[in-house]
Amino acid sequence: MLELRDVMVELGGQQIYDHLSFQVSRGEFVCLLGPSGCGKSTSLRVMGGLLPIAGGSVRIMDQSPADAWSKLAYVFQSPRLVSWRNALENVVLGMELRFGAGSAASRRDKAMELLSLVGLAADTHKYPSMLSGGERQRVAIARALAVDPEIIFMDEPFSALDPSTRRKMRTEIEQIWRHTGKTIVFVTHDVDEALQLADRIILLGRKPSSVQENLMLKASRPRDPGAAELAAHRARLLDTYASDEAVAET
Ligand SMILES: Nc1ncnc2c1ncn2[C@@H]1O[C@H](COP(=O)(O)OP(=O)(O)OP(=O)(O)O)[C@@H](O)[C@H]1O
Repeated sequence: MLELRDVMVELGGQQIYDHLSFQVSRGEFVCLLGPSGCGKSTSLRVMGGLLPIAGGSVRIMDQSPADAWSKLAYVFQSPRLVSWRNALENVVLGMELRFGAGSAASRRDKAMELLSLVGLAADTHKYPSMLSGGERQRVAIARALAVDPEIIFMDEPFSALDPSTRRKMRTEIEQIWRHTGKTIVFVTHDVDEALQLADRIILLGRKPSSVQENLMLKASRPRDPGAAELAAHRARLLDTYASDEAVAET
């Protein structure tokens, strides 16, 4: 469904990738993991057609990213809500921007349904300033789902939240993914987050980066972080990843 082949990107006179290639299948939950600055967020911009590539190719369901834009949605680290619209209106706004004019009533119905799905049925009238960080991020997730994308790109969506909210949000996004069957590409630098969420972890090395490891996770869900299989993966990932972080810092 999504393929990067030998992608090269130049930013500020630097090569970010060394022929970056990977694929994502329909319905997969893929986590992109790697040291700071290795190009995880950049790869989401490339897949969304927001950044030109200097070489290689990107295909999304046999289309260029520019042609496939209506199949994509983003959730960023910061929820980027419109402060003067309440939760419901923020979700509706996502649909208005994507689909233009149409039935206002059906959009409100869909927004209500999605806000219920993310646990905000009782908070639809609240403005962003009246919502907690986790609730605001839930609105952003509902807004992404509202445009019925094929693929959702998530760029460290929980990293600004406190640890207990982050844990809760991970469980919720896993449930939402199972419920909706969407394809998710999720950027994180948190090994445990990737181990909890991913069908597959794509580990990038330091810049200019390429795929260092493609790790399939077969452990059943919901995952027990203490499971022996995960513990073995954690130890190895931390080993590879930590040594890359150390090199990146020198
Ligand atoms: N507009 C830009 N101009 C110049 N360099 C840039 C620009 N945007 C990103 N970079 C550089 O590209 C590299 C990759 O950045 P990117 O944000 O994709 O990394 P990342 O892996 O997501 O990092 P982090 O985990 O710290 O968020 C970094 O070295 C960054 O400084």
